[in-house]
Amino acid sequence: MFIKNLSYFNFRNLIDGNLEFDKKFNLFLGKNGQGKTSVLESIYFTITGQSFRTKNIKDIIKYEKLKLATYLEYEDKFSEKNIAIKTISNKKEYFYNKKKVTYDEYLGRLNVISFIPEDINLIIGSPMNRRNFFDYEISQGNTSYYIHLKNYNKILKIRNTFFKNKDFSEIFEIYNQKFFEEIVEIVTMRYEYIKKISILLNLNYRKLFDNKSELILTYKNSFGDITKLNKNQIMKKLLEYYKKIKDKEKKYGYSLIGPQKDDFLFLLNGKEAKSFSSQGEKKSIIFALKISEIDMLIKEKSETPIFLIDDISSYFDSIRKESIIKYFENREIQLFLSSTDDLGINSKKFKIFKGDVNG
Ligand SMILES: Nc1ncnc2c1ncn2[C@@H]1O[C@H](COP(=O)(O)OP(=O)(O)OP(=O)(O)O)[C@@H](O)[C@H]1O
Repeated sequence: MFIKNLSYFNFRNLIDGNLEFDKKFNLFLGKNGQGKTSVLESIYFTITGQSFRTKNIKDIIKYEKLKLATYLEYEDKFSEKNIAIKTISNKKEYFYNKKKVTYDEYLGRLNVISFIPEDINLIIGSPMNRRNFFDYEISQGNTSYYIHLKNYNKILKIRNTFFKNKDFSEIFEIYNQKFFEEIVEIVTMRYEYIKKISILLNLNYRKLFDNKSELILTYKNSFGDITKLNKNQIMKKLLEYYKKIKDKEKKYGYSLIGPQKDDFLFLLNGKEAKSFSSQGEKKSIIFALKISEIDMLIKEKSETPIFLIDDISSYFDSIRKESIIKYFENREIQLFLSSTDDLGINSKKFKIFKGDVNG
């Protein structure tokens, strides 16, 4: 899968225009603040409907403007297609092959993985960073996960309202049942995903950075270890745990159980990366994670995702940059890089965009 071109209107500091891309290597070169990240962000936004920098849609609309639009043409293994997003009064409208669609119909048509400096928060940040990240990544390859998560979040909200109103009638029990069912679905899918990606992560980390280390990603759910349990056994364990916290939930007035309480841990050679790994190791862990996401998506969807690397120079020295580019030469993945420095001899392989994005 690859992007042929992208048009944008009122996107951050970019001058409205259209960019034609190379099927494989694209490099945005320029000084700080020129708009390199904004181009990567506009690609990411058009594919996902989200920004990798902000939750607030207003931030990405050009200063003093009220709406923005982006349009992207791509080719998958079957044919040429296009997707577009328009914003109207801070609400997004999604289009697939020029027909208006819902967000659920839009998501996952084209897949993208990004690697940006802020990704370090996946290790050093709060559990919410990791949950949001894995929720999004699992959803990209598995629509059923996305639907269960959406249902769960609705039920969680309603359940918390019951707590607030101290209403523990029969209807609460009906919601409770649905609540537990959704938890079992979500934790099972999270567990399966983490089990698979942890193997790839270790392989990729060794291949790319250090073949003597062992990197493990583990899933810590809110009610205990579910390794090797089937759905019925997970439900049993969940209900046992619920019995213990039932009164506490009523006392505190909100849900103390469920996927919103989970976390994911990176263990490098048996030690938690958050507290023990160096900055360089943390960056390498995240990079290996992103490569593993690509491998997972290819397995699940048999299509290659687009890969974006923002500010590659701030992450890696020239030797690592060299080995990363070599790695991508042997893979059929369209790559978009931004950098303040020339990539030396490797620059020749890239279609270079230099200052042509913001004049
Ligand atoms: N909504 C917006 N409208 C117009 N300009 C914006 C908007 N948001 C940010 N900017 C401007 O865009 C510039 C940032 O662009 P961007 O982050 O893409 O630069 P960059 O080339 O990636 O820089 P760096 O190398 O420092 O990361 C800043 O000068 C900022 O003031």
